[in-house]
Amino acid sequence: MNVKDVRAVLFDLDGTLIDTVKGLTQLVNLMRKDFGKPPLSEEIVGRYIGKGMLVLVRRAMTESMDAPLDDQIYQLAVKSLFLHTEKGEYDKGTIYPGTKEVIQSLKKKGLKIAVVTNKPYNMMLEVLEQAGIKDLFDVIIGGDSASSPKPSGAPVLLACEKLGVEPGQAIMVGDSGNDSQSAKAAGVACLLVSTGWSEGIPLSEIAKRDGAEAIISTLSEVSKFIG
Ligand SMILES: O=C(O)COP(=O)(O)O
Repeated sequence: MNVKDVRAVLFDLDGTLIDTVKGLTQLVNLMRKDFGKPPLSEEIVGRYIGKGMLVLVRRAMTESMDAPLDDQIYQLAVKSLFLHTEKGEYDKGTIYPGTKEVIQSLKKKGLKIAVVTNKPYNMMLEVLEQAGIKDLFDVIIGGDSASSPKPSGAPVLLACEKLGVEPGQAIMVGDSGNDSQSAKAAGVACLLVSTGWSEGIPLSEIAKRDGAEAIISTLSEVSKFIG
């Protein structure tokens, strides 16, 4: 990749900009309580994060990555999770150290900045606002903003279109295979950061599979890859 040509950086949210596992675990456990189920640990819920809230509901109810769930129970569980979310009964997350500074320094270099998350749009706004970074982004794409969420290429392509850059001029930064697969499908380069969760799959495996540029341990390293 010719990093000198990068004009936009697209960031994933959960596990990349903000540590949100505490709040998501709280919501999952409030939902499970409504069904008389015992709480799950943050470690378990962390593995279930990545494909958006609807998949999180199914995984948390079945305690499995891909087991099916009876449709009637699924509908009730979705209702329960969204009710607790609307009531704001969750911790809004902790911004990773250096996140704001990295974004500000990229902006100073003239780069456009976007969030491309699988979190529902409204929930994402609350989380970004609480972290004090909402106004730093030129474009904000939620899990319900494009025709389909990550790992489809649609949200990454939509971000590029809204930013007015070609996919070859953008780089995605994320913590899971959903980010790298979405970037790859859209023709966008990708960096993987190891602060988050990757559905229990080692990042090295994901990076190899999707041809990611590199695995970085903190967001501060992003600048090294931009000319
Ligand atoms: O809500 C999720 O499951 C993941 O959200 P993310 O795309 O910001 O990682």
